[in-house]
Amino acid sequence: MKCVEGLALMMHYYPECPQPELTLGTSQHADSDFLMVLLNDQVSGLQVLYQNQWVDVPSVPGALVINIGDLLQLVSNDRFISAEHRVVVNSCRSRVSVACFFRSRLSNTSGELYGPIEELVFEENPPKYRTTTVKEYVTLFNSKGLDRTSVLLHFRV
Ligand SMILES: O=C(O)CCC(=O)C(=O)O
Ligand SMILES: [Fe+2]
Repeated sequence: MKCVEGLALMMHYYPECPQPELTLGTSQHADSDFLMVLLNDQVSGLQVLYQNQWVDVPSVPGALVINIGDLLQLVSNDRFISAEHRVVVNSCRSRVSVACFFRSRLSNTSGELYGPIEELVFEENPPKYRTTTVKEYVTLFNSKGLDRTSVLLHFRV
């Protein structure tokens, strides 16, 4: 499916903040890719939204965090649900993380179409999303900004 041909790398530096309750490192969002692999240092800060509560993701030395992104939710027809997450800052320690986003290449001019995969769609479980291209999806994601609403809603049928 060429889902993971493209790799985007993002490196984050979150400086320590004397009043962490007044700010956020990264505000709430789900990633706009298929899968994200995250490496971070010993300083925790990543939180995942679980049953309407923010839960700390512990920082385990040598471990990688794997995040399901919106596009995997779309092609799996909600079999996999993307993780809403955010990053809080620390009052005395800075934090570094490296996020690797896997998705098809944005420069792919063939405009590969992605929609719920056939094997997961049947009469009692019809497609929940229309097809889209990664380019269309990411363009909408980037233009919308992190406003706490899911881009997936625009593709719901
Ligand atoms: O820094 C982190 O732990 C997460 C960063 C993140 O969510 C992102 O780059 O999309
Ligand atoms: Fe993210």
